[in-house]
Formats: sequence, structure tokens, C-alpha cells
Amino acid sequence: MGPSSTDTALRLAALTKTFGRKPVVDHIDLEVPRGSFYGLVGPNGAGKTTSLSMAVGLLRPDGGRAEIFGLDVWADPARAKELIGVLPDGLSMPERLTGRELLRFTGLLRGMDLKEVERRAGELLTVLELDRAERTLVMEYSTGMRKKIGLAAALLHAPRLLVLDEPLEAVDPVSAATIKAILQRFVRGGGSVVFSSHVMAVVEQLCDHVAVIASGRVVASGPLRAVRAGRSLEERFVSLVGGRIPEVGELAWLSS
Ligand SMILES: Nc1ncnc2c1ncn2[C@@H]1O[C@H](COP(=O)(O)OP(=O)(O)OP(=O)(O)O)[C@@H](O)[C@H]1O
Repeated sequence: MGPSSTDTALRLAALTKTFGRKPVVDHIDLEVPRGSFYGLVGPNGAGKTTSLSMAVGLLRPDGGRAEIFGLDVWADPARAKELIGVLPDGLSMPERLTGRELLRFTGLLRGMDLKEVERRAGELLTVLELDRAERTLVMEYSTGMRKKIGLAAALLHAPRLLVLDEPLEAVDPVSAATIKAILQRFVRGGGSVVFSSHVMAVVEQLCDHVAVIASGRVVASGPLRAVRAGRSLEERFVSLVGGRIPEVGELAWLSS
């Protein structure tokens, strides 16, 4: 199947990964419709980063499949990766490059024309308000600036699908508004986005679809309204995933 013949941007089927004896991703099925803004939520350690890493060809699954617009990521990685822009977790980057050099490097690795790379890099640096930092080495960037330059690198080749691991974490509110606007415009222009987040309000604000992952399994997924089931996403999340509220008497030593 070619990229134009499917309405699914990303499909995970029985995707599985075990570290040691523990399956951290346990037969995950997920369907991200083309043109959707898809949020992935789940408690710490649920397996979100591991799933996304396998979905984009960064971590080899022990079982199952990942398809991008119908292309098997692990059978045809080069073609699949042309269609995606990725913001990985923890983002290891060439630290001794400036922001602009990083974008130039990314563009050339992607086989893009240098002039076009320079034009897009200039625009991305301006829109993301990184232009004053373009001569600064990445190693001197703040956490939020690293997210922004990572996002710029993910957008540079105008992908069809963005896969972003916590893109708004550690980003200040002004930059967050810029990033949200860029992502919304990307989706309006026909792109698809899947991202992980711990902030339910952000997911409710941006997403039309959501999946809740807990202990390596999908416990709910689909259109946001269906998953919320008449409640706030936070309430639904806590009821699906559980959670422990300290009881009266516990942590009593905290009271003065
Ligand atoms: N390379 C690895 N070796 C061993 N265990 C790992 C490895 N990578 C992840 N894990 C474990 O797999 C589980 C899932 O981790 P993962 O980072 O995918 O979760 P997450 O949902 O992204 O969590 P968070 O919300 O805290 O970022 C965790 O228990 C983690 O300790």
C-alpha cells in the first residue's frame, strides 16, 4: 500500500516490548486516523515513550507491527521515515552545533536542497523565537529551547505525520502557545499529530482522539468525547488508571 491509499496515519498492531522479564509494552493496538490530533496519556512508566520509539523506528519491537501510512516501519524504514517528523524523549542532539547548524545538518541528512533548508530554517527560528539563539550552541540551550529546536528539526522536511514525545514539557506558556498554534495549523493543513502528554487540559484543548495507556496496555482509546464519556479527561483518567489519595492520618508529620 502506498501513502495515499490509506486513511490511517499510524497503526500499531500487537506491538510488544519486554525489558528483562517485564513486558513494558504489552500487545498495544492503536489507530491514528489521517488528519487527527491524537493524544497519548498514561501514568509514569506506562510505556508511552517505548511505544512511540518503536512506532517511529528508533527501538526494535519484540513483536507486532508499526505502520506509517500503510508502510511497515521495520520492513521499509527509509520510506516510512520520509513521512514522519519525530521529537524523541530526552532528545540527544549534536550539542556542539548552533541551532541553525543543527537544522542545516538535519536538512542535508534528509537530502533536501540547501537553499530551501536555509529558507525554512530561518522561518522556523523566527516563528519559534529562536532567532536570537541561532548562534548559541545547543549545549547551552534551556530545556524548553531544546524542545523548540527539536520541533523545528522535526518540521523541516514538511512531514505528513508528527510524533512528539511530551512536546510541551518544560516549555514556557508563551512558547507553548506558539507550539500549539503551529501544530494546529499543521493539522488544519492536512497533517496528523500524535503526542504524549501528562497535561490533561492540553490534550482536551488540542486533541480529537486520545488513548489512555497503563502498564503497557491500551485501557481506552478513540474520539476524545467517547473516551471522556461525559466527564473531564482528568476524572476519566484517574478512574481508568486508579491512583492513591493519602488517607486521613497518613503523612500527619507534614502538618505543623
Ligand atoms: N532501555 C530500558 N531498559 C529497561 N527498562 C526500560 C528501558 N526503557 C524503559 N524501560 C522501562 O519501561 C517502562 C516504560 O517506560 P516508558 O519510558 O516507555 O514510560 P512512559 O509512559 O513514557 O513514562 P513517563 O510518563 O514517566 O515518561 C518503565 O518501567 C521503564 O523503567
